[in-house]
Amino acid sequence: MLVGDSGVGKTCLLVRFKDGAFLAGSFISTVGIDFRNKVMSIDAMKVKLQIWDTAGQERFRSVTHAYYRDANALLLLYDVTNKASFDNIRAWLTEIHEYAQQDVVVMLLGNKVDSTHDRMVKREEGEKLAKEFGVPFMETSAKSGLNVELAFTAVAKELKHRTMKEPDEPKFQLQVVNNWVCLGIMTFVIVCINTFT
Ligand SMILES: Nc1nc2c(ncn2[C@@H]2O[C@H](COP(=O)(O)OP(=O)(O)OP(=O)(O)O)[C@@H](O)[C@H]2O)c(=O)[nH]1
Repeated sequence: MLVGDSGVGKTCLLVRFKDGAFLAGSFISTVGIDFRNKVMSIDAMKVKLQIWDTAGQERFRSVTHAYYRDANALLLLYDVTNKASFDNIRAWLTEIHEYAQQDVVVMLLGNKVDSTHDRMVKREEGEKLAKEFGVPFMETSAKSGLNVELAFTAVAKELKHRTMKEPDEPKFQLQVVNNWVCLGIMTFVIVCINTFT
């Protein structure tokens, strides 16, 4: 799921990743939520990503909240030419903490790095914030395509890794433990019955 303030470039980033193009011209704000699928190859395996593009505008916040809990990964964007969008990242992280799954994959992206003259947020500031919250960080440009494929691939790899991972405890071991617990309880009950009758 793509999240972040309105105008940071969520839709453009998704279009760049999906179609390899840049949506130049007038800015059409997303209404509510939208999604696109993309199949990509990760370590010779086909992985289908369903990517949800959310509206950054405050008035749609209640709509997007409902989608957080089903998200496996969140790409949290700010615009490097818009300091307020960077300052709001802490609030977004609080929201993620409140509504998303505890183990959700989060990646912080500073978008629009092609606009070098208008830059208001230094790369180091993004890195520092990401380090503070223990999330990976990249600077991207939906316009030039810089790091777009790389960001989505990194998240897809992490999700594939998590999906393929064996559970820590094999199920049969848990069952053996449960059987021993049951046997213990039954023995205790029988001893009690014999003692009191
Ligand atoms: N220079 C530059 N402009 C960009 C980039 N990404 C997006 N934009 C521009 O920023 C504006 C907003 O982009 P969107 O992708 O619609 O923003 P959004 O985050 O989806 O906005 P909401 O739908 O309102 O949440 C548009 O005018 C885009 O052309 C980028 O990487 N570089």
